Amino acid sequence: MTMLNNDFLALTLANQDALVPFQFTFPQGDAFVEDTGILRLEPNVPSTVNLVVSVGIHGNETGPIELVNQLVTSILDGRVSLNVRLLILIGNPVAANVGKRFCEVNLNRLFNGAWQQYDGFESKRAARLEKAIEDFFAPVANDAQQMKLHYDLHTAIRGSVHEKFVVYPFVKDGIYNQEQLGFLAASGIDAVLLSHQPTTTFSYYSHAVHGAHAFTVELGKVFPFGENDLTRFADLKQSLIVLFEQGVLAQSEWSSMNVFRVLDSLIKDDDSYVLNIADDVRNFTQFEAGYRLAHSNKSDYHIEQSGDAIVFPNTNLPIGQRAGLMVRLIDPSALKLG
Ligand SMILES: O=C(O)CCC(=O)N[C@@H](CCC(=O)O)C(=O)O
Ligand SMILES: [Zn+2]
Repeated sequence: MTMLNNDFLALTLANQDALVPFQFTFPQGDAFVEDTGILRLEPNVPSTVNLVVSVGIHGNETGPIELVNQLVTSILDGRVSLNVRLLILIGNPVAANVGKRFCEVNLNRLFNGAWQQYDGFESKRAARLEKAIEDFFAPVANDAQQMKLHYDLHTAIRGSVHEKFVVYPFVKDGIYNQEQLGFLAASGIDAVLLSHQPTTTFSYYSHAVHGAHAFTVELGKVFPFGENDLTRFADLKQSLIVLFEQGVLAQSEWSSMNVFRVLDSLIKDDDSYVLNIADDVRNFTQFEAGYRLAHSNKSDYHIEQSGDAIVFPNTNLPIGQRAGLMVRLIDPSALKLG
């Protein structure tokens, strides 16, 4: 097997279910295609940075897939030099081929072992992706000098008041990493959501199981392949290139980002569950105290404090799943930083 035109995306989409592993060299090191959508790049020089970039965990979120594929091609062609260990993951090629968020089960609810409760290929894929990350971090697992990073790139179903934002997975000690916040600000991120509880998302898995600095990174709205304006990702592209080439996290003043605390997860608890919002309501839309935002035959949700806002509203999902996050703007100077 070979990779035509150094096009990892084309190879992945043409072999959506599986791929016999193979390896080759590129100008700065060795490349290992470990399975479909799983590419490990090991530079010839020693590095203390171990970076995972995942895209397409939701198959229809094509902008980040195109961005990262371009970067991979640039590395393999020798136009961008690579001096850090890098694992690239294209999460759900089967769903990407049919332009869907997922086929059977939402892949980004299956991590941290949650895949064990489901059948089907997305469950197998979650296990395979966890293993890819475990293998990648294994050589540096017990070395405190080694930095472990995972940026899981997505685009959102709705428009957003803050176009680019991250979900900072729940951190047990409540200490947030200043260097990561600075990197996110330099990458054009407008807002940060501090998770209030453990989840079964990919970024939470990397943080909780491997101690990585890990984030779900939302880069704008979903568009089909070929319809993304990649110039909108210019800041992130630039800071990733600096990280690839110099092993350095670009920095900007992070306190200019809007920092939100997650208050609650709205859970679809019944088929009768309704969100009282229009279809075009954007992420981070705020409500007045007392507004009846959600209800079902089993529950009612009223806004607690004026200004509380909704992110990821969606009721087109199975009972028991998250129908949105309620968030509240906080003063960034109140954060405990490490
Ligand atoms: O726009 C939406 O409703 C969903 C966009 C998306 O896929 N978001 C991620 C966030 C994961 C996290 O909370 O860390 C998801 O829902 O999986
Ligand atoms: Zn997504």
